[in-house]
Amino acid sequence: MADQKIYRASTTAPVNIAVIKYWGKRDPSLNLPTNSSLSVTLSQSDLRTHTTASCSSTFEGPDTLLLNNAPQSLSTARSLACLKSLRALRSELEDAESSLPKLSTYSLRLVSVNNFPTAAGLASSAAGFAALVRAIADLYELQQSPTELSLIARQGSGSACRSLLGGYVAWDHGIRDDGLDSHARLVAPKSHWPDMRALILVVSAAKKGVSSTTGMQTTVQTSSLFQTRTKEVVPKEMAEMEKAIKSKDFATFAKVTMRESNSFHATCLDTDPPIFYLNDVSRAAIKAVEEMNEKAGRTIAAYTFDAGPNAVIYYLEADEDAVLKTFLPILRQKEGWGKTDTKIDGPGPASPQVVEVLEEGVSRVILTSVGEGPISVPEHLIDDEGKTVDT
Ligand SMILES: Nc1ncnc2c1ncn2[C@@H]1O[C@H](COP(=O)(O)OP(=O)(O)OP(=O)(O)O)[C@@H](O)[C@H]1O
Ligand SMILES: C[C@@](O)(CCOP(=O)(O)OP(=O)(O)O)CC(=O)O
Repeated sequence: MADQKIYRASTTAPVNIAVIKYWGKRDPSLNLPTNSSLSVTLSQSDLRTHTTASCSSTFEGPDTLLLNNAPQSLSTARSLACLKSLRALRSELEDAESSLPKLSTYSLRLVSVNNFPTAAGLASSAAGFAALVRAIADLYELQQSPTELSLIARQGSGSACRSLLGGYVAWDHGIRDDGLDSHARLVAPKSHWPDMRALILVVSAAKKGVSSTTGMQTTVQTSSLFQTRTKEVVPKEMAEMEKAIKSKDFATFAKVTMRESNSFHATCLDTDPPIFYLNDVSRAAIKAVEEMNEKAGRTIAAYTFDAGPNAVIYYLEADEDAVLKTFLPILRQKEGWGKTDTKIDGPGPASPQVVEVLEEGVSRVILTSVGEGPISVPEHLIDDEGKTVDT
């Protein structure tokens, strides 16, 4: 009798927030970057994508993806590239071992849920494509390492390659035309520096104006600052950042993180037409962090911003009190403090203007920390009859 089994594998995957930003492609179709980048993988206890990949000879029609309960196209060049590479690896296994079920020939059904806003500058594409690749690789029982799989996730979304690993992760730009040397690399596992924390001030959970993909293309074409950033600034910052992480030197980590975010946003402003990702609320967050560092007499926190106004503030657990005493007094009423004692009092930011803008502009907070890479989970979003489970 023909194989009617429903094969399934599920994973969760993390978001990562870069401290050295990827911005610019040297090859847009393969998603090869103009510069290397480096990120901190964030804990899946707070932000995660949960994806189930399933296939069966009984599934009819094309591959499908249900994302947050809505059908999502898998016929984009990026998704097709990921699926093609994964199928090719499975097919190699099947050719080598004829008793294996021919999963590579079956239609795929994918169901995925992000526990945070999608396409709102919270790196959903990173967690999303990392989860998609990891779940299908598990379904196909591929033996490739996370670094090898990162080559595939990169084709879905550049930053996704860094979400295949936990801790502190670099993405080396590589020099080969085929991109085989453009993959994620572990700089240090979470266990090396586990006390890294991140406070995210969610400024806008709405879909952003200029997508990263479009924005970086325009920057490459029009910004003259971009050339210096790629050739001179980033290589130096990468070296300094790796050293800071290896020696757990937070002050240097923080200074490079802030300089890097500002260099990236300066390049956006130097783009024609200019791209504005930061807004008044972002600038108030920058001011609050600067005031806090000045008051502490050392650098205890670092801000960074991706392609949107949300602030990510990195700090060490030992300095949590100072960070909370700055932000809690004005953001106490907002959602997201979790188990934190929201009664903690403190002076808050010194400048009344900063207080007013943050109070009004921050919609919620996320308190999280450095975390692990994708985790295989037994909870499937597709049942053993191939039906989507209610989420
Ligand atoms: N769980 C998921 N599974 C598969 N694809 C996903 C998933 N989540 C997001 N995506 C893809 O990523 C796209 C959103 O990417 P986009 O870069 O616009 O936003 P973002 O990643 O949230 O923001 P940013 O990259 O600026 O941090 C979605 O439209 C979808 O195609
Ligand atoms: C500002 C960034 O977050 C840009 C991320 O860009 P994407 O990875 O979303 O771009 P595509 O490769 O076109 O999908 C910086 C970073 O994460 O390094």
